[in-house]
Amino acid sequence: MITSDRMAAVDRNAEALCVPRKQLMESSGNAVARAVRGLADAGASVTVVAGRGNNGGDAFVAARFLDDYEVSVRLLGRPESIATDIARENWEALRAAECDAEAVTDSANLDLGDPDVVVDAMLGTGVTGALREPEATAAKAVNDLDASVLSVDVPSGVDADTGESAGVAVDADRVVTFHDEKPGLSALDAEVTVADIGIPAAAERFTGPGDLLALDRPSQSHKGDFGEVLVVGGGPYTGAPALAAQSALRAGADLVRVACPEAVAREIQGYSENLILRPYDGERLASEHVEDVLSLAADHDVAVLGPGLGDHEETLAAVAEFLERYDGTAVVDADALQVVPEVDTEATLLCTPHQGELRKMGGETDEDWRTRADLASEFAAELGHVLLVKGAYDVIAAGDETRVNRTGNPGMTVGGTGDVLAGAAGALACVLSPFQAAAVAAYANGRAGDAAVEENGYGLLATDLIDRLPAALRSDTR
Ligand SMILES: NC(=O)C1=CN([C@@H]2O[C@H](COP(=O)(O)OP(=O)(O)OC[C@H]3O[C@@H](n4cnc5c(N)ncnc54)[C@H](O)[C@@H]3O)[C@@H](O)[C@H]2O)[C@H](O)CC1
Ligand SMILES: [K+]
Repeated sequence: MITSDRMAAVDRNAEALCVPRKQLMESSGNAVARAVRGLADAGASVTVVAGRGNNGGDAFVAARFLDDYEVSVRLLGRPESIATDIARENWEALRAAECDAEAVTDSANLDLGDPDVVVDAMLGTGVTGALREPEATAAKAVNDLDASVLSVDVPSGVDADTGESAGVAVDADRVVTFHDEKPGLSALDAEVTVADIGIPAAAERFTGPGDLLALDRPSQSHKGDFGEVLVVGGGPYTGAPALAAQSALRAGADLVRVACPEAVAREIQGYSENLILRPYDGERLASEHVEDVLSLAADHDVAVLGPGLGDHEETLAAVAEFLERYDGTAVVDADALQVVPEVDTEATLLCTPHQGELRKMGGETDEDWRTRADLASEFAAELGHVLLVKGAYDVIAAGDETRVNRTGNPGMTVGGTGDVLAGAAGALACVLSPFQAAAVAAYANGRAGDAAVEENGYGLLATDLIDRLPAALRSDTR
């Protein structure tokens, strides 16, 4: 099963893997034509009712493949209003070949004839809300025909994710959907087939620019919409929590605070005026601070636990106590990771070990990334948490999903890049699921590193990544 949002992400990832959408449209249209052949013999009459989006584009391709049928294509709206270049090019291909392809600009003039088959390609996954005109009238006209109704991807007017329709919808006999089943189609009273349209498995397995689409911000946004992060770090080290906190800001969090020992608070503050410090007594995290840190964490969307905390016995005991009592979402990194397998927690954890830390947690690793992915997946299921195992290929694993990230370069073995990743994951976990946040953080962190090396060559600093995170998180850049 795949949701519309994930489908859009995978589609974009496929494009980045050199399989452009127009090529997918060609396969989709071909699959629709094949389904028409299954419904009626050559020579039968077929009316295609097409909308102005890519759903219509699929049907224009199908019409081209049905030369041996009597095909009429009716476009709802003006050709200039076709929403994408690829759909328009396929419309123009029909016109250039002098097919019976006409635009209908007034739904009062819509005459679908009396075809054997009607192809419903008005709207697919791009639908929002109830069908507007002229689609609503056209949907009723389709339902009134005696023809077999074949819907492209999803019956027009039906939400592919929920199966619901906000108003009138096409009553399909058959649906040809693409790539994978859609949650909203299973409850329909129609025969659904899934067509393989040549999206490479890599478009799902590897992170890509499509994964960033989930971050697109609505124009009406308010302070706090993108989350507040608490970094719990510092003590023996001061740079790590400062890097994680600044990274969380650059990854889009609205507010980031750092809970740290009083002894190092001024030093951490000294790295940046953008940081807000919440110091507790002493030189390192210990049991007596857990109560206060817990109540502070409760006021944040996500905690990032670990950067620079060190591995003093007292600190690790405090980390364990924190996790046992915390029920929110936390990114766990560095020395705090070793505690995770021993604690019983209600919290949702995103653990970000490198391979050494993974072994310390009791997990296994392997030279081959495929084997590593399988091992990480098993271990994530065992832990009941999300794992981001860092390496040349990062593996992101939850119990039921695994993804692999290939961005990044050898320059990123420098100290501090892990803190940057943990901070970014914390910010992203405010707005995405922990699995998705881990995938996007790994992708963007590596992409930032790649951009830095491209500009300056090796000799990368962790701070170089932070500065490049905003650009690396933009979905509209390559
Ligand atoms: N990998 C893939 O998933 C592929 C999918 N293909 C096909 O593309 C469509 C989705 O195309 P898209 O252009 O995003 O959207 P639609 O064609 O569904 O419609 C967009 C169009 O409709 C207008 N609109 C939105 N809501 C309404 C409404 N309630 N009433 C009227 N009009 C509405 C909106 O303004 C847009 O202009 C997918 O389903 C597949 O069929 C690709 O061909 C191959 C890869
Ligand atoms: K449709």
